[in-house]
Amino acid sequence: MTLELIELSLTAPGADAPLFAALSLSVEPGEVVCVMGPSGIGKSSLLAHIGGHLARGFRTTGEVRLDGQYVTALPAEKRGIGMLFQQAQLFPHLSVGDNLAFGLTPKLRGRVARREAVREALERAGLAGMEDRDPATLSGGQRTRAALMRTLLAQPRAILIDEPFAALDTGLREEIRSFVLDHIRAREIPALMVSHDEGDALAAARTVTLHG
Ligand SMILES: Nc1ncnc2c1ncn2[C@@H]1O[C@H](COP(=O)(O)OP(=O)(O)OP(=O)(O)O)[C@@H](O)[C@H]1O
Repeated sequence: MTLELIELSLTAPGADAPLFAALSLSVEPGEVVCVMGPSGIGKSSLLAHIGGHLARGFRTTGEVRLDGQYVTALPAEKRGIGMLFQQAQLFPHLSVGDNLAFGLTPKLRGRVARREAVREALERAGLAGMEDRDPATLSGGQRTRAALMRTLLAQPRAILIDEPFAALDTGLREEIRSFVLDHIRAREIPALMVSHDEGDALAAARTVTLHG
């Protein structure tokens, strides 16, 4: 899969001018591109637009394509784009296993096969046997890994990452970042990662900086 942005621009509700100069970018399979730029320039809004969650009232120009298919007109659930956010939200009322099962692609059929997919994902994330745990009992790093697995189980065509490591302390941040980026590369998924962190930028294949 290749994620392409073509002459993309966003204008916030009530504003006259676009937030950033029109952006054209091609993200190759397994490539992680870091998106940087000053606070308020529109990084989170850019990800929301690509994912199909942009707040009402924004005006947009340009196109988002996945392997040549225009996705801008599709509703979020039809785009096949996975999101990974800073607070790595797991549903608090579901067990860790049910959280992952929630992400599973409907293409995978059968209760046994689905349970096995969750078991294997937890094992790969170093969370073997934690199916029945309450998410509140996991550490920050464990939650990020579980959230990534939930995102991957949906077999997304692209992944959007918004400062998911910012809340982790330095040592853990590097370990979790490698874990997340290695998985994205191994599965050849194109990814955009918004960050203010130099370490994130260095770990990415390249960086684009939004400017006005
Ligand atoms: N729902 C909304 N309604 C109106 N304006 C909004 C809305 N969401 C964002 N904005 C405006 O759009 C601009 C871009 O916000 P955004 O959060 O995308 O920036 P950012 O680059 O991600 O900033 P930061 O680095 O601080 O997270 C800001 O000026 C913000 O006030």
